[in-house]
Amino acid sequence: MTAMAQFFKLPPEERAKYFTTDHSKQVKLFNFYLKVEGQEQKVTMWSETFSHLWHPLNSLPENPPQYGLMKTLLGLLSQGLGLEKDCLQKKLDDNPTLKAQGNYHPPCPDPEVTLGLAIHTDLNALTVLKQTEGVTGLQVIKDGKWVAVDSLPQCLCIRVCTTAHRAVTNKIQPRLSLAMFYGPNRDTVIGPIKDLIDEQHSTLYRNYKYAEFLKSSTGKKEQEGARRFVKEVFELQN
Ligand SMILES: O=C(O)CCC(=O)C(=O)O
Ligand SMILES: [Fe+2]
Repeated sequence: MTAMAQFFKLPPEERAKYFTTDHSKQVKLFNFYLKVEGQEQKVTMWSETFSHLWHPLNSLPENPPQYGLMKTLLGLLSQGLGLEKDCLQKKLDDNPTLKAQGNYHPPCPDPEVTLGLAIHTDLNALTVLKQTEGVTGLQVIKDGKWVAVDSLPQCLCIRVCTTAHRAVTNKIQPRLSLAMFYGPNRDTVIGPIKDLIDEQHSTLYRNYKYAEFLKSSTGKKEQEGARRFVKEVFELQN
């Protein structure tokens, strides 16, 4: 978090060395934008994003235990679903996609007319997010309403990828969020875990490769707010 905060304090010309619109790059500074229907120009979000890879879990030490956070979370999620503790970890273990993403939101003169990040769901499996302490910006939808996820001292926000969220700006304080994304590799087949399917819980989506999911999520037919809500593409017509 400290390194990312210092990165965004570098002079713009130094940060600009990393600026790219080529999303295949592994280290990149870029802007998210919104494509509004009927409007030619894209609307840039009130933020700058810096993204790079982080280290595979298998190569990290067992101690201190903070290194094992993702493993612990996947274990708890597996157990919560009534599965073996290592079930999700095993599914995601093979060369997972690991990305760190810093989103810097400068103070905004008119927060009502823009967003730090538009509504989306993440494209990975699990996200661990740290926000600048005391500066609220992240919001999730609860009961049809946007609710702020407060940034409490020493707290991390844990999200599963299907949670719709956005980031709002404020007039006074700059804000940084650091998201650690953990996802499958491009060839991993996404599909229901067999032990969770029964007569009451049937299969709703066809199996698909993670690469297919990424491709459909960046398709051209994007509409405002619709980007990244792509799982309908894989829905089974029963
Ligand atoms: O700034 C935030 O809190 C949201 C970050 C986020 O959603 C993301 O990086 O995907
Ligand atoms: Fe996100």
